Amino acid sequence: MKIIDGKALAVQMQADLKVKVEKLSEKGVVPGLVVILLGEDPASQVYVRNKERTAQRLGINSKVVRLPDQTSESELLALIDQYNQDEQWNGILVQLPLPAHISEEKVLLAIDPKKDVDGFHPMNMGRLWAGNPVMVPSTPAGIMAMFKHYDVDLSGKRAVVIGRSNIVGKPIAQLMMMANATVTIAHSRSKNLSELTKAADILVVAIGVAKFVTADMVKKGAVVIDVGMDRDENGKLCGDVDFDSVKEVASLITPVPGGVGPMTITMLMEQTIRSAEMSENNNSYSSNK
Ligand SMILES: Nc1nc2c(c(=O)[nH]1)N[C@@H](CN(C=O)c1ccc(C(=O)N[C@@H](CCC(=O)O)C(=O)O)cc1)CN2
Repeated sequence: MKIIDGKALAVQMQADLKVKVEKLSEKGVVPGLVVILLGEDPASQVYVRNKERTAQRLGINSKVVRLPDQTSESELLALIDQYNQDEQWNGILVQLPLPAHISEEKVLLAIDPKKDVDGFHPMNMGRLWAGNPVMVPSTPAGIMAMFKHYDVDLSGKRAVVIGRSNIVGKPIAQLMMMANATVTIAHSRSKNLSELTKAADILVVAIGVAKFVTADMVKKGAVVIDVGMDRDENGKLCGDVDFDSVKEVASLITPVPGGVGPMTITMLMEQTIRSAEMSENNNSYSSNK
C-alpha cells in the first residue's frame, strides 16, 4: 500500500504556479481572485483563509469579502454583478454552503462563466458534460492531477463514485469517463453497495459519512480516494473511508487530512491563473483539454 501525499503534490504544483504568475505579472497581468464568504461557519472560515493565504503566496491578487449571515440574496447578487464588471478580478467564487435563505442556483448562475473558477456555473457544468471543459470544479480536478502524478491509468478500469453532488460526485465521474474508465455513480439509495464497491478498481468516496467505507467493501489492490471531511467520535478530523483498515487492502489511498483537500485549493489557484490567461487572450473562453 502507498499513501497519496496530497500535501506534497500541492506544494510541488504551487511552486510551478508561482513561476507562471511571475511570468504573467512581467507582462502586466496579475491574476485576481475574489472570495465571498457569508456567515461564521468555522470550517468555511478555515478554507477561505487557506485560499487567501495560498493566493498571496503565489502572487495572486486576492480579496475576501466577509458578509453577515443575514445578507439578502439581492445584495449578494448585486455584489457578484459588481465583480463581474470589474476587470481586475478574473476569478470570483462564493464559498459553499450558503445560508438557507439564499438560492445557491441563482448565485452560481450570477457569476460570469469566464470568472467562475469553481466551475459550478451551469455553462461550465454543461461544457464538462459535453466533453469540452473550460472551468472544472477544483476537487475533481485535484483528484485527476493525483491520478496523473501517481501514474494511475484509468483506461478500461472500473471506477465507482459514492456520492452524486454537483461539486464532486458528478464531475469526477465525467472526468474519469473522459479518461476512458467505466464509471458507476452510487449514492445513499443504492442497493447492494458493497457489491458495487468490491468490483471497483478505483473507488472515489464523497458521501459525507465518517469512516463509511470499511476494508470488507474494497477490492484488493484498488485505488481509494477519500473526499470526506468529517469528524470521528472524538471530534477528530477524518474522512469517509476507514483509513486504518482500508489501507491494508488498497494499493494507493488518500489520507484525511493531507490528501484531496490541499489539492482542491491548488487547482482553484490553477484555474484563477488560467482565467487570467484567457482574459489576456482577448477574453477567449476555450476548452482546457
Ligand atoms: N465555493 C466552494 N465551496 C466549497 C468547495 C469548493 O470547492 N468551492 N469545497 C468544499 C470546501 N473546500 C473548499 O472550499 C475545502 C475543503 C477542505 C480543504 C482542505 O484542505 N482540507 C484539509 C483539512 C483542513 C482542516 O484542517 O480542517 C485536508 O484535507 O488536508 C480545502 C478546501 C466545500 N465548499
